[in-house]
Amino acid sequence: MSGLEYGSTFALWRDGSQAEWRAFVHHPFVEGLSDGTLPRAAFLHYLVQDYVFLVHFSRAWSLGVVKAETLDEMKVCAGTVDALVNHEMALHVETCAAEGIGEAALFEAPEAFETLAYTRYVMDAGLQGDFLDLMAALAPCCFGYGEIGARLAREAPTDAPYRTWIDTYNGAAYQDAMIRVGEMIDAALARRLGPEPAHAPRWPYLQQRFATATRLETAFWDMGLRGG
Ligand SMILES: Cc1ncc(CN)c(N)n1
Repeated sequence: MSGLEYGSTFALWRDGSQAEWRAFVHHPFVEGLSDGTLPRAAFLHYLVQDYVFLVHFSRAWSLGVVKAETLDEMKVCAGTVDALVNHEMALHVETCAAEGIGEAALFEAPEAFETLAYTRYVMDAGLQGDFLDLMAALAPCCFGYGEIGARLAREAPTDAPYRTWIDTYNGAAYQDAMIRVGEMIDAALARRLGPEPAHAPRWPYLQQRFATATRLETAFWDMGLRGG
């Protein structure tokens, strides 16, 4: 993927963190999802932690509503909270229910350090910084899974054991929402930093936030693999 599907800001951030990005989107956990070799225990361990992750991630997107400066920013942030809480997390609830893990148990699951580190890093980016800091920290999560879902949908066999996961992130609901997030982030940067945001003094700090969040994504996959 060129990256432009999700806007020009994401394409620049991704180009500025190439090594980190590759380690994230081509992680052995991802390749195991693709060819089906990922142990089921690792997948379930990851999925339970990912449910906890999404709870806190929804809080971070809610902070986006608080920090927004335009109605469009508010709408996209509020819409993303809805998509996370009422749609993406259904994948986790349904898959875990089939394995005998109920939603109450998911909500109460002890948090792995990697989950804690990643989600609180993102929250802190939004609390300490402004809307752009928050978006730079949220972006790898959004667009990384979009990119992974689209690639795995092409590469994985149709009867791959993790097809439901792949189809969730390649599905129109997720992909369209991420395109909308990408457009909103482009507009947010133009509004605050002008027409050439990459030349603004703040740019290296935003790039740094993006790179850190991308490394935290890789650590999250590592944690998943250890659970197998
Ligand atoms: C860790 C992580 N990163 C991203 C996503 C996609 N929302 C997710 N579910 N989990």
